[in-house]
Amino acid sequence: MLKVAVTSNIGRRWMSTGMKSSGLFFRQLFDTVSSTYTYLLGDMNTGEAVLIDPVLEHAERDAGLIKELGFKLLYAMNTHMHADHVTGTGRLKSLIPGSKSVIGKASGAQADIHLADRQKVQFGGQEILAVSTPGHTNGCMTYICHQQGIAFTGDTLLIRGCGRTDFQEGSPEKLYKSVHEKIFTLPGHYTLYPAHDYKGQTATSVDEEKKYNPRLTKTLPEFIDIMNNLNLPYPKMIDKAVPANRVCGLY
Ligand SMILES: N[C@@H](CCC(=O)N[C@@H](CSS)C(=O)NCC(=O)O)C(=O)O
Repeated sequence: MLKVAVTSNIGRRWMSTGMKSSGLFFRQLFDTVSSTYTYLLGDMNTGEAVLIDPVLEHAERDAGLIKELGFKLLYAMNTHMHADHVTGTGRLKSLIPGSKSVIGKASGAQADIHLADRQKVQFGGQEILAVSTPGHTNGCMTYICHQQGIAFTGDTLLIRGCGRTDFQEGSPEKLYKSVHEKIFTLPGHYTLYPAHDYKGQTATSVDEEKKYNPRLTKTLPEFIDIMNNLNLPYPKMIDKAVPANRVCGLY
């Protein structure tokens, strides 16, 4: 018995690091330049892993962590075609041979796997349900892990905010419908992880956003008015990021 336990701890290098319940390894990583969150999820029984929204400049960091912890990266996934940074998915494919790039079909971007609405992605005993949540862009997906009670909302829903809707097929009507019908209908205790935060916050919950989101608690006409008057400057990297992200960041 003792020998089995020792062998298993040596084989599983991720056992001593941060983790959530039910056999899922979870790590939130950050890019300070674009304020982007990248998420590493790993099945602790098989070691199979996925990475959500990697940033090109951190591909070596992410690949190093994955290798150090002994995970096998199956998929480098984008929630959508980003406009503010170049995706690391293409670079990760060459750093970790055998891994595949993933994005929503409606994004129009190149990738190994194009997800349709409600398509499932498996890694070990874990499952991600990809749900189409257009509005910030047409191809936006929210990745839901029902087993863990967590969802990765990309730029569709940010903490006390949401993705802008003034470029890349953005539509306030579509975003409002996506959030109310696909995210706010999840169980209230689900933890939500966005692709960005500009104030140092890391996560939220369905119940919190239903109660406190200053945009999405409004009526649709009020929401449209807010979104049409954000007057945000275009992301600094947009002219480089969008063409690069059409080809997995390998422009
Ligand atoms: N200043 C940043 C871009 C900030 C920005 O526009 N963020 C986007 C998500 S990345 S396209 C957004 O939707 N923001 C919503 C909001 O209310 O802030 C840069 O130059 O990169």
